[in-house]
Amino acid sequence: MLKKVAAINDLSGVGRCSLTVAIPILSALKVQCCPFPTAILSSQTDYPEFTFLDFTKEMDEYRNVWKRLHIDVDCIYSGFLGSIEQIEIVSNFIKETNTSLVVVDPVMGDNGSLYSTFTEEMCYKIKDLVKHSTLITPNLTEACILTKKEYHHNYSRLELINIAKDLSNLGPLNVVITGIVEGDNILNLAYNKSSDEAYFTSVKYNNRSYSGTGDIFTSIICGLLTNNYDLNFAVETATKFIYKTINYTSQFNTDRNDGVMFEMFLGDLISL
Ligand SMILES: Nc1ncnc2c1ncn2[C@@H]1O[C@H](COP(=O)(O)OP(=O)(O)O)[C@@H](O)[C@H]1O
Ligand SMILES: Cc1ncc(COP(=O)(O)O)c(C=O)c1O
Repeated sequence: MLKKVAAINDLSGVGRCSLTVAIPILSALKVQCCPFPTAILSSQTDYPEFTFLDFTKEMDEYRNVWKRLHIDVDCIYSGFLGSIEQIEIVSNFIKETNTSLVVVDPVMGDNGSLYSTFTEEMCYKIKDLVKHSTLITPNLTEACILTKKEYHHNYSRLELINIAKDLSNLGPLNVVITGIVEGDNILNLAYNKSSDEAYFTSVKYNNRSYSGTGDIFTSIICGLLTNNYDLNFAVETATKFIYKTINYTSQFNTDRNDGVMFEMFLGDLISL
């Protein structure tokens, strides 16, 4: 039997992010992705134009039907959440589900600031989700917001490990901080609270940012952990996969909003 992941995120028609990447990546990693949409968009929100259908009103009933159908999931994976109400629905889903893996990508901001849709109250509520998770994957901005640290890229590796420890003290057993720039490289830091082990991955950084790389990253980690792979292997695999897709995509003159051509490399994940 394949394991099931409830993937709570928006569905954007174009932009290769959120559910549009989570579904194929989890499938390639041989877990069943059960999408739990939060909103439906024509195009992700960085495009000059997009439609936005908020799914909040449907979410409680969607969950109730799963309960009546006795759908048991092996992992809950949540990404971008657009309102206090959505955060509360996801918190309740986590609290009433008996699953050993809860992956929360605390999507709140980037490049040192909160996204414009994000309020202080939402940050506070996100902490409740983090508290009940087993793994979080904040970028450095989100890691600093959650630990009330100043955002900059001059933290030493030891200081970064201490930030990861502070995050694990908020609740999760595993913390992965993404998008840390160190000289010409981009790092990810994986920290496991029970072993007190920290692990860095590092690849060359070409200074380019594409839509959805954080979603691809967390989807790979989520799929691998659901199938009982080790955290460090999962972070290494996700780092190398994105590096490869970015190098491939950068050869073409594409819009960053279109995301990366991960479809070309899904075979790497299928063969794991
Ligand atoms: N230009 C790049 N070169 C290599 N890896 C990258 C690049 N951009 C992103 N990544 C990889 O994708 C991961 C997630 O990207 P990041 O921008 O931190 O996500 P988010 O969208 O959550 O802010 C990074 O930690 C890194 O491993
Ligand atoms: C609705 C929406 N817009 C935009 C994005 C792209 O965000 P970024 O460019 O920071 O990856 C995402 C990513 O999940 C999204 O869900």
